[in-house]
Amino acid sequence: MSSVQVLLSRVDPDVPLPSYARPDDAGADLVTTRDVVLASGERAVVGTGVAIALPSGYAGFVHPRSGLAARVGLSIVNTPGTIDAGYRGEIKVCLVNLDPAEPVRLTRGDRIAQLIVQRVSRAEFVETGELEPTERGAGGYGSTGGHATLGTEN
Ligand SMILES: O=c1ccn([C@H]2C[C@H](O)[C@@H](COP(=O)(O)OP(=O)(O)OP(=O)(O)O)O2)c(=O)[nH]1
Ligand SMILES: [Mg+2]
Repeated sequence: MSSVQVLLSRVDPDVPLPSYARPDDAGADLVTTRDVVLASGERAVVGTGVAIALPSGYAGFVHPRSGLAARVGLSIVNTPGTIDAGYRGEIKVCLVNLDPAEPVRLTRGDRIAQLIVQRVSRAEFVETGELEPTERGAGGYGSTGGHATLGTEN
């Protein structure tokens, strides 16, 4: 896998740096700098203790961790969060407890999200009267079928 050097500054010197758990992992785990208890449906912005300087042409995307999502319902409100190359503040994560009943307890230093660094392009938007036709056309939002239904009856 290719890699890119990213300068990093610790806002909180006592928490671990973002790290990849396994070779070839796409996401580097981020930790919370504070203890937090989220009631069902509650959200909270937590710090990760790090600020980074991504090179121009890259962006960071803050994704949830699947294990926490499946086990306790922890997600991120604005998933994936976007870290712009020009951003120099602390990376923060807007966590949300999606469990319908139980609170989620997190302790300072827990890995709560993962940062994926990707190359990105800016679009040069060119206005035109008509867009070239395609097979999909304007079909979307389930136009190809296979979507679930509401309710408990089959
Ligand atoms: O999960 C996130 C999302 C964003 N940011 C930081 C980095 C990003 O570069 C900046 C702005 O994010 P975004 O553009 O998503 O937020 P906005 O509401 O549009 O704010 P702004 O008006 O500052 O762009 O906030 C985070 O630390 N964590
Ligand atoms: Mg913005």
